[in-house]
Amino acid sequence: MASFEIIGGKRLKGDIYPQGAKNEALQILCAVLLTPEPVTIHNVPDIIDVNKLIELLKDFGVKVEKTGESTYLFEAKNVNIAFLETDSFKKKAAALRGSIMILGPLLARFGKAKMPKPGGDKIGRRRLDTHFLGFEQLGAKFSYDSGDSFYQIDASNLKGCYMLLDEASVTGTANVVMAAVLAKGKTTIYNAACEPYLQQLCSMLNRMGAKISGIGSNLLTIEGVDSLGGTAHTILPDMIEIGSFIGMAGMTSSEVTIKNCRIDMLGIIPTIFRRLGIKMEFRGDDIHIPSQDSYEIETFIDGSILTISDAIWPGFTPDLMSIALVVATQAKGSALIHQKMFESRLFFVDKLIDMGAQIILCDPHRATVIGLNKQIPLRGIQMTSPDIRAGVALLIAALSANGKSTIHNIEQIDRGYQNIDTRLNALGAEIRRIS
Ligand SMILES: CC(=O)N[C@H]1[C@@H](OP(=O)(O)OP(=O)(O)OC[C@H]2O[C@@H](n3ccc(=O)[nH]c3=O)[C@H](O)[C@@H]2O)O[C@H](CO)[C@@H](O)[C@@H]1O
Ligand SMILES: C=C(OP(=O)(O)O)C(=O)O
Repeated sequence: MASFEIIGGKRLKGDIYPQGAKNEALQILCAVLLTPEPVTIHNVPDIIDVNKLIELLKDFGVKVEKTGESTYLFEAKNVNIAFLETDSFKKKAAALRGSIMILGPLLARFGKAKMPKPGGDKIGRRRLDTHFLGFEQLGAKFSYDSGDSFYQIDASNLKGCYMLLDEASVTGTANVVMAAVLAKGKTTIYNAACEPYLQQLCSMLNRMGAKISGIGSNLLTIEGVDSLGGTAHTILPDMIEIGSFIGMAGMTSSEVTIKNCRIDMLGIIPTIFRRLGIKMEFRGDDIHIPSQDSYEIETFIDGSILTISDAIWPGFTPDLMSIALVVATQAKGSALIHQKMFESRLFFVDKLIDMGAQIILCDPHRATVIGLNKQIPLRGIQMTSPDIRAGVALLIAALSANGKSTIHNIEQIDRGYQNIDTRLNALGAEIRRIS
């Protein structure tokens, strides 16, 4: 288990480039299974989850060639579907959440697929009903073997239909869309998730020959086609990383410019950090955050305490709630952080409380933060990262804290943030990786 040792209290300065988006990459990589033709993907982040998925594709016989620093060429001409039956598949597919999205493409192209219970963060119950209910409506047969925790789906012929998704699940929508593009006839998906990741996936599929309309809305219409061809695709900058850097700059009183952000795709993210008091300036497609000795949380118009809650897109992404919470700890004012979508994502606040933050955990979903207005700095402690975003929130807290902090289990951070220590050290941070 590797750790970070952080000497906090330093102001950072300089430019930082966001990596390609983890959660988009996971969808896009799965989509290469939909065609025997070559697919080029640019801006692929070099992170544990993505690298594990690339390995899994190779295991299925997909030809993978790294043709540039962050560019890969994939060719799923000879897919070895028998790999599904191996112990190696069970082990590797269970190691990350994103692998679940190979189901839709395998079902569409080869008529069957299976999946062990997928990995990912332990942040509360993470059900998969949307995926399988969607496949069933397209005509697939679903079975679950509780003995070895395998989900199995089979279909010789998928048929388009109207469906109202059980919930607007991000990976669930991606899976059903990827199954429906090669189904016979028209599929209408209502209550579809519409995150930028999905917009990107649908646009890519259309370039491959799919016929998807309604992209960016919660009503997608898909006219099935017989086959898809190759394409090239560029992954967006990671909006969660961008939000994390905005929060980090505010919390550490640093002057940071986040380069090439695709601000048009960030939705409400900048607005939420502005409401927490962080000043920022859009300079073309860069976000410049000036050094701020203090920042003040807005109240609602009626004077009541600001509530920040997550919601499906275009609401505030749950993946930035831990960052918003940590930012609030050093603000002037108070905020209620209401994590609606996950059940166990707020428990990491114990560590922040140990560092000196004033937080009342009201229940598993809500925490009230009383900001310290940078009058009392957090103090460095030893802690363990419970999940990817809490891990980065703790890293930000440690960067702002007095003294030395140690964060254990940083594999959780590495699965989603590329060389985060090196990139932040280039801005003046002092983070040492201990393996
Ligand atoms: C690999 C990947 O892409 N992971 C992301 C994906 O996970 P994933 O696709 O697994 O998450 P889902 O969108 O399925 O659901 C997330 C949580 O929200 C709940 N829910 C969802 C929709 C809804 O209308 N109501 C509701 O309560 C679900 O029950 C679940 O607890 O989307 C999540 C939600 O943005 C992100 O946190 C994850 O980082
Ligand atoms: C929860 C996340 O990832 P995963 O779905 O892979 O667990 C995340 O990216 O914040």
